[in-house]
Formats: sequence, C-alpha cells, structure tokens
Amino acid sequence: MTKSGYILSLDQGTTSCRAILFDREGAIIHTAQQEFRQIFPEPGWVEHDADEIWQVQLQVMKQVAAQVPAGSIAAIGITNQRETTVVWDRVTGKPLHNAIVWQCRRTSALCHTLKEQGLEPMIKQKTGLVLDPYFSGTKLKWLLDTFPHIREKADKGEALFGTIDSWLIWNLTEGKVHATDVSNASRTMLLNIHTLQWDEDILVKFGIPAAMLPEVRPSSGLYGHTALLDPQIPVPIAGAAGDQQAALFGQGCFREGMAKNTYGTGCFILNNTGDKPVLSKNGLLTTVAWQIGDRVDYALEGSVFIAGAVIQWLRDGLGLIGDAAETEALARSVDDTEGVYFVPAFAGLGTPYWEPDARGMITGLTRASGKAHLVRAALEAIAYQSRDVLEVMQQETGVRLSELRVDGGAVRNEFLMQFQADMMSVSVVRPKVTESTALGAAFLAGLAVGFWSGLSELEQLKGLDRVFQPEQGEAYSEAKYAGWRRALSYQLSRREI
Ligand SMILES: Nc1ncnc2c1ncn2[C@@H]1O[C@H](COP(=O)(O)OP(=O)(O)O)[C@@H](O)[C@H]1O
Ligand SMILES: O=P(O)(O)OC[C@H](O)CO
Repeated sequence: MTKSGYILSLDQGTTSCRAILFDREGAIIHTAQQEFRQIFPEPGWVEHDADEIWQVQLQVMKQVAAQVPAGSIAAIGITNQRETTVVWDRVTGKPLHNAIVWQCRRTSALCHTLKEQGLEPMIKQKTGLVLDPYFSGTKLKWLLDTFPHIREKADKGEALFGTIDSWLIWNLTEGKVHATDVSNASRTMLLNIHTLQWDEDILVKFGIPAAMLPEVRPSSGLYGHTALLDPQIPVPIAGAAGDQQAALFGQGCFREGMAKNTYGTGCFILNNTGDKPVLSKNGLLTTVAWQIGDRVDYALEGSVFIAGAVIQWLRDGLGLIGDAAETEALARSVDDTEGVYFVPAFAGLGTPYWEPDARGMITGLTRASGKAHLVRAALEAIAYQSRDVLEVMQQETGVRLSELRVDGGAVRNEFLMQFQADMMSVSVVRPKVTESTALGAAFLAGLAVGFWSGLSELEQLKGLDRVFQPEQGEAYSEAKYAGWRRALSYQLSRREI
C-alpha cells in the first residue's frame, strides 16, 4: 500500500494514444499524446493496426514515465476505445487481422440477418445492447466466418480475442495475462450483464469458441505487473475500464441519477442507474459502469457515433480548416447557420435511431451559405445529437436532469458548450480536469493499491472550471431543434421519428 508518487493512466482512444500521470490531488503532472493511422479499406469500414496502437501506446507511456523517478509510479490504470475487436496469435502475439473499429459498419448485413432470425429480443435481454454492428460480437463472428485460418486457430485455442484493454494488458504484462474488465466485456454483446459471464447461448449462436475469450475481472484490482518501464521495479496494472465508463467514474458520478457527456470522436451520455441493470424501451443501451469488489454499478447509455469526428472531417476530408480550434471563431463569425443543417451520419446513426445504413447529409444550402455556416452547422449537430439522447434518457428515467457534466477534447469549444446548454436547457458543467476518462482509470487503479482510500476521498478532488447556463429563450431553441428533426427525417424518411 502506498500513498506517495503517482498513478499512470493509459488512455487508448479512437484517434490517439495518451499517457497521463496524476498526483494524489488528481492533478495532471505530465501528458504525452500521439495520433495513429485510421484505415478506411471500403466505404463505411474502419480499421486500426493493433501493433501500431501498441507501439504508440508504449512510446507515450515511456515518455511520460521518464519524467518522474523510477519507482514513483504506484500503479497503472488502462482505459480504451471500446468494442474495437482484436484477434491475435497466442504463440507469436501478432494480430491475425487489423483491429475492426467500433465505427465499422461491415457487419450491417449480418446484423439484419440475425434480426430476421429473431435474435434481437434475446440479445437485448441478456446483454443490454441492440443488434448493431457497433459491438464486438458480430465483428468477431465476421472474422471467424471470413478467414478459415482464424477459425482454425480459434478452434485449436491458438487465436485470442480481446477489446483494446485486453490487447494492452496482454502486451504489458509479464506472463501475458489474457483478461478484460467487466465494463469493456459488457460492450462485446457476448457478456450476460446479469451473471457477468460470457453467455453460452450467444457464443453458440455466433459460433465463437469460448477458449478465445479473455477472463472477465473487476474494473479495480490487480491484473498483473509490467516490467517494461523498469525491469527492476515491476509496476502493478491495477485498473481497467471502457473509456466512457471511466469518464463517468472520473466525473465522480458514483451515485444513481448522475450523468455525464463526453465529447470526443463521438458523444457518449451515461447515466448511473445504481446496482441494478435498467433495460431501455427507447433505444438506450444498458451497460456495466464498473465493478469494485463485489459491487457492480450499471448505466444507461446513449451513443452518438460522430461528434468531434465531424470536425476532423472538415479538417482532413475537406481541408476547410487547419485545426479544430479554428471552428469556434468561425462559428461565432455568423449569427446563425441560416437554415443549414448537417447530419453527420458517417457511420450510421446510434441512439436512439440505430440505423446502421444512414449516411451523412447537409441540407438547406443556399448561394449565400459559406464556410462559417457549414462549420457552425457541424458544431450545432454535435449538440442536437446529444439532445436527442437526453430526450430519451429523461423519458426513460422519468427524471429531468438539472445539470450535465461534460468532458473530452471538444469541450474546449465554448461556442459548442453554450449552444449545448441552450439546446438542452440544462447547466453544462465543465471540470478543471477535462481528461475525465484518464482520471477515472487512475481512480480505479489508485483505489486498488490504496493510493486513495475510497469514493469519499475521490469526491473531494473535483474542481470546477466553468458552468454554462442556458441563455437563449425556449422559442429559439425549439425552432432550431425542430429544424434538426426535419433534416434528420429526410435521412430517416423510411421511418417515423
Ligand atoms: N476546439 C475544438 N472544437 C471542436 N472540436 C474539437 C476541438 N478540439 C478538439 N476537438 C475534437 O475533439 C476530438 C478529440 O477529443 P478526444 O477526447 O481526444 O477524442 P478521442 O478520445 O475520441 O480520440 C477530435 O474529434 C477533435 O476534432
Ligand atoms: O475513443 P473515444 O473516446 O471516442 O470513445 C469511443 C467509444 O469508446 C466507443 O464506444
């Protein structure tokens, strides 16, 4: 048990790997971050090179660790983009295919078939998820069904499956530990969220050998040690959680009814529902928030696939901006989008529509529309999509949220934060440390090694940066939101919304 030193968080996101050192006050001491390649082999498909992810993560980890004396890191916590599916060879440790990323739509047809076979109600009841290509289960099935050599190795126990937490734990640990935390496992569509075990019925239906699955463990607890920082001083890996659940923890949403929204590549609103899973009737997901000891907390989640990624697309796809930070001034340079709406359904639509085949669309363009209108419409779309989720969440829980805690890369954009407060009519609360994801993983690891004493100590560490209060009248907000719903209805024209 130690109280001195630091906790090192490894935050493996969709677009970059980060390593962040936290002190006992929960303050950031050092950070290193590096982007890695996004691979788009076909329209709608998204892959990552799992080896590259590991190398980049290792590099930033070493960079940050070199800033403090050897032996001062009390523990490592891992947090990661969820659902992204890696299959690797148990003997060589090499990936057998590129990682299939959570955004990838390649299993859309497979999901339709499984729905036609009537599997969705059973899957929903057992896993809390909807039958969508988002989750790992159909991605893993696709790999096994498409590549005979992967199936053959899996049948012989030579191919291992994991989400990115498992992949990092395997690579980091002495003795190659093959494990996952229960919050990540709950995103695979293979875990029974009531028993917290891999579900045999689903494995049989999907044709997935149980031997390739990692051991499911609590989110706070010892996974193993890494000797990669210093061979003389192995550091315990003492916590792991999916990035959205880690952010909920890092935001201090420990009690039922507390919610946060993370604005990264996508937007993910999670609402803590306490120790019982609540099954949604409105397209929300039921997910494991974390497990600490025997106590398991659950959350209702709304997942928006494209948020900050639309800004990246304006930068990399269109070359319209040089840097994400430019979008704030551009959005403020016009009073309104003047009727332009941007539906960034690049990867289909998530909560509450679950339309894997929807695609992006810009409506309301006139000859007077310019770059600033388009950029503003893209930022506004992030806020509208979050409101779509909040509406169903409030409907589901019967509770009107009075404040929304926010974090993630895009909360730097104060135009977006103010617009969000106006669109939702809630106080948007931004903490001092907006790296809530990394902080949550640090908290989980720190609790396991006695670096922090318990939840009440963690609650004291919260620092507030700014609260955005609604400023626009309801008439303005409702008119703007109605325009968004109209734009969306063109995309979902086959369905009533
Ligand atoms: N000032 C900004 N305005 C709008 N979006 C931003 C801004 N700064 C960063 N972003 C967006 O935030 C995202 C990065 O946030 P981050 O939390 O690091 O994401 P992830 O963990 O998903 O990789 C990018 O998609 C980027 O476009
Ligand atoms: O990489 P992020 O932070 O956008 O998170 C991605 C989510 O975990 C996908 O479910």
